[in-house]
Amino acid sequence: MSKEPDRLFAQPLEQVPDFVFNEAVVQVFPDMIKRSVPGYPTIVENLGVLAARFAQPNTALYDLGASLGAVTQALRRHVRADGCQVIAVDNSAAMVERCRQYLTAQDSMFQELLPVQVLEADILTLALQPASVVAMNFTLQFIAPEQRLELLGCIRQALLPGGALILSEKLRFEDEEQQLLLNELHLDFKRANGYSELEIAQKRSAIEHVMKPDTLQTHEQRLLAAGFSKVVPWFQCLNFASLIALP
Ligand SMILES: Nc1ncnc2c1ncn2[C@@H]1O[C@H](C[S@+](CC[C@H]([NH3+])C(=O)[O-])CC(=O)[O-])[C@@H](O)[C@H]1O
Ligand SMILES: O=C(O)C(=O)Cc1ccccc1
Repeated sequence: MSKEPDRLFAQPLEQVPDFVFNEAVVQVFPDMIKRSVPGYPTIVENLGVLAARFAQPNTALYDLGASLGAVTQALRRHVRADGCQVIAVDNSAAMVERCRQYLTAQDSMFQELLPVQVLEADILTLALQPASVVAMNFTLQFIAPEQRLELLGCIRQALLPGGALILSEKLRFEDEEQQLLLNELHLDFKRANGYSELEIAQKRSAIEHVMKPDTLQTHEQRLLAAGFSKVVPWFQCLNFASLIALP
């Protein structure tokens, strides 16, 4: 299981292709996400702690857009409720293959972890079992905007009373000055983590058509429209935030 430094955009590309979660990204993903998303390690670790409060016996805990299963691993470490199963879902074959390897490694290192199933599937067409926890850690932003409300509605229907959706996203801001400042500070975060101006610019071109952040207000209104009763932001670092949505 190679964990290489992210140099994917270090060399000048004649044309920057749209970002895809392929084998090349899988190889560098842990390094890429840590150096690109301020607060990521804090969010992942605390997602396990938060989930433990909402998890109920004999229910499913979903990690939608699981990538390499960082959130799944945190759920398995922190949740103690009897009879729960973690279901990690991703539609990238390369991610799913490596995710399964990481989880097998976790099994060999810890005892009494929750059972886990890793599905290679599109979260837009997956039928969800009754769930007490659904985590979407930086996944909704990759779903086409016009499909986001319907997906959240399906998640709301699957959530049991007392459960929660935990949704982490990059945010955009209506206020121009706030958008400019937080964007600049995010670029400073990337520079401080060793990314060059070229890497930053090429990555931006790669994700601009595939990753479409919403404002906090859009998230809140859409979650309420999807049938959630309450939205509680619990974390923000620069332009990255995480919300708890209660059914
Ligand atoms: N329709 C879809 N169906 C299933 N998976 C999808 C879909 N669209 C995108 N994905 C998957 O969603 C993941 C988004 S990364 C999540 C990080 C992880 N949660 C983490 O906490 O480490 C976020 C990022 O890279 O910024 C990728 O693995 C995609 O294949
Ligand atoms: O790199 C960025 O600018 C991001 O906003 C986050 C990100 C992290 C990993 C893959 C794609 C996007």
